[in-house]
Amino acid sequence: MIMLGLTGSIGMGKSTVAAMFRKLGVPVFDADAEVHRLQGPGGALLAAIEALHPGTTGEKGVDRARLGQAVLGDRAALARLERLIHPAVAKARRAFIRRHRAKSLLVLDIPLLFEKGGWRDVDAVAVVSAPAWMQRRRVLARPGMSEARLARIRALQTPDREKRRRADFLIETGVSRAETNAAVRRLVACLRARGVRYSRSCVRSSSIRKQPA
Ligand SMILES: CC(C)(COP(=O)(O)OP(=O)(O)OC[C@H]1O[C@@H](n2cnc3c(N)ncnc32)[C@H](O)[C@@H]1O)[C@@H](O)C(=O)NCCC(=O)NCCS
Ligand SMILES: Nc1ncnc2c1ncn2[C@@H]1O[C@H](COP(=O)(O)OP(=O)(O)OP(=O)(O)O)[C@@H](O)[C@H]1O
Repeated sequence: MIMLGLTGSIGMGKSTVAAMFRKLGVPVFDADAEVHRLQGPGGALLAAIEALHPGTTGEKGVDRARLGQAVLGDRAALARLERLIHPAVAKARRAFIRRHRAKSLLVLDIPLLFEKGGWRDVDAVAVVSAPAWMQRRRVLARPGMSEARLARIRALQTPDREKRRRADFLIETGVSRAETNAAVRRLVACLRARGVRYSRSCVRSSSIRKQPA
């Protein structure tokens, strides 16, 4: 079985690309969705989050805008929140892997794959990337997003340049969706055909060849 880590900075198109893998029948573990479940209505972590940041939870679960205000510019507060959330996400990930152990290919969609060391536990890493101006344009078009919020988030994430350098496969999203989709298809076909031992030979299957660092 090949465990492919899928990552990328904010707005690079990770969710869109994850959906492309899913459409090809590849089981995808979505770390962000797991966080949403844990923080959603009746979520397992609501009480603990409320204790850390009073007033950030309610009947509808966590008020993400509020919690984001409280933690995204405060590294110590974010670290405390992560210590609560990440072990719960890791547990769900292990259960997902067990559930799908008979599959030839699994994708683990993990935004903080490089930041938190998850890259060590996967067979290969695919990085979703687009030019910085396009990332900016996509992110600033989202409701509730501002230059300041984007700057705070970018400061917490491994730079795109480094992600690209460390990627085994690069999936470009600064092109048409059809082209990205074709690259995902080629990559999936190649990984399924070659298996974990020869997965590195699928480099040319992603949309562009890896640039030298
Ligand atoms: C702070 C929270 C409430 C903000 O929620 P909101 O819906 O406004 O933003 P969203 O989750 O879509 O994140 C926006 C961007 O910030 C990034 N981001 C979120 N948490 C972190 C983090 N701990 N470190 C670095 N980047 C982060 C995301 O990858 C994304 O690119 C939420 O992100 C959260 O609970 N984060 C802590 C859990 C976590 O680490 N999640 C990310 C990976 S699973
Ligand atoms: N070729 C492409 N591949 C992927 N996304 C594309 C492409 N062209 C345009 N887009 C658009 O770019 C946006 C990418 O958003 P998406 O939510 O997938 O990013 P993300 O990296 O998951 O973001 P975040 O980290 O903030 O959750 C979408 O609006 C998508 O329609």
